[in-house]
Amino acid sequence: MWTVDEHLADVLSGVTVLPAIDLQLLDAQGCRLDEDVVATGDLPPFDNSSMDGYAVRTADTAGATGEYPSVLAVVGDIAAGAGDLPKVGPGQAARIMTGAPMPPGAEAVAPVEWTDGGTGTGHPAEAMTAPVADEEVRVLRPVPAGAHIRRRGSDIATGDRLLDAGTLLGPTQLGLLAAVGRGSVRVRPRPRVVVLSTGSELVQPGEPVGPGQICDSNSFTLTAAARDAGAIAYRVGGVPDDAAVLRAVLEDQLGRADLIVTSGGVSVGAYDVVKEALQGGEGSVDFRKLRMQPGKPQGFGMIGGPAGVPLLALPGNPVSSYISFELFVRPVIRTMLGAPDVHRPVVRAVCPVELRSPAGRRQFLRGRYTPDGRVEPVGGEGSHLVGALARANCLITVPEEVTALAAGTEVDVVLLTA
Ligand SMILES: Nc1nc2c(c(=O)[nH]1)N[C@H]1C(S)=C(S)[C@@H](COP(=O)(O)OP(=O)(O)OC[C@H]3O[C@@H](n4cnc5c(N)ncnc54)[C@H](O)[C@@H]3O)O[C@H]1N2
Ligand code: MOO
Repeated sequence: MWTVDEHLADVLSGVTVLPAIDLQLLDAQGCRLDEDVVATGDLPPFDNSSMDGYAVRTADTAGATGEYPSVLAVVGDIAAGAGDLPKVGPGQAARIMTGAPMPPGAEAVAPVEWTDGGTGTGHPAEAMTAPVADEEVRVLRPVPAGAHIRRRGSDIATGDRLLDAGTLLGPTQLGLLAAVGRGSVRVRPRPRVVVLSTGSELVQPGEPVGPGQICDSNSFTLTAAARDAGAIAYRVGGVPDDAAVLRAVLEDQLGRADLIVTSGGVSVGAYDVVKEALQGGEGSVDFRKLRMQPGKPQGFGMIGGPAGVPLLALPGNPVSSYISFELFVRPVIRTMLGAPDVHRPVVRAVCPVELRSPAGRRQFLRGRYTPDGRVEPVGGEGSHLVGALARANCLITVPEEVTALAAGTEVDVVLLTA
């Protein structure tokens, strides 16, 4: 029999981060950068206005008041995106919109509310209106030099290091890459994980359930868990207990997989098809028993030749397959991703009830952990208890050598939601 740690070490021994690829920005969401990103230009790329108003020369507005406004000739109208800019000379102003480039000669922007907006009333305007030919504008207060100008390079200067290799790309990092003109980036890709459940008793949820049949739930749990871990997961539900069919399905799936996960068919039953299909032959999947509960029977190996794809064959009981995923498959996905946190966090917590565990097996009980450092088991030990599993947010670990823990003992807790 293998210990949990020996099996995990064996599973991880050949796994490395996947080779980097270039992806379009939105395809790179959730991936980690595989390059340092350095700015090749300034941002903003040009001096521009942060307000809708008038670009002016400061000397022209010195001493301006509501009673004695500066009256300036409007020589142009600059919208955001304008390429042709009027020159602003003494006694002149240009209408300008937020984000539009500053015209030559102007030193500041008077927001429209500091002017009469060209209405000729001398009263503060509330908003820009349509431009009037040969317009004059009255500026009602002095405009300090540089007011309401967003300077070229004030956000990012050419040569700035923007993002380090290893950075996880979320919305704001992708926005930054777009802002500096990157259409694609070099990232560590998401592993492609094929999830396959076996069992002739399985029907797809939503289909009629006949005598002796049950709904395939493992392929949903495992596919969602693989996505949660950062993978692109493909669900192949309900392969019947027929070794030839299973081999054909695996052959078919190999081309799109960095990792294959199966559930069911690894025990000692007469129809344990995964074992039958993958034991011996050209594949080198090894079936073994682990000192743990649940999750005793496990398979692991490479299929599709020596440089093939790793395959983890998990037990069929729903709780067993999910816990096996968390302990063994998730770390493979996280390693392939190049993530710094390969394993789920483990914390200590006080359990107010007595716990029992079989000798020689590390037990993983479903539990509810609260941030005050307490944990309680939910449901019983049975590996079929999906109701309790869905209420759990952690696994309470009872070590191999321990058969009973008194109420109030501190235990290790694997957090599933962090
Ligand atoms: N004589 C023995 N019997 C069993 C042993 C043993 O050591 N000796 N080990 C038990 C343990 S522990 C486990 S775990 C299971 C593992 O069995 P398999 O991996 O072969 O899984 P199956 O027999 O195919 O299914 C077990 C159980 O889970 C249900 N199942 C399977 N797939 C799904 C699915 N996709 N969605 C929902 N439920 C699923 C299946 O109907 C069975 O009830 O073996 C024990 N037996
Ligand atoms: O190992 Mo089984 O996984 O105990 O139910």
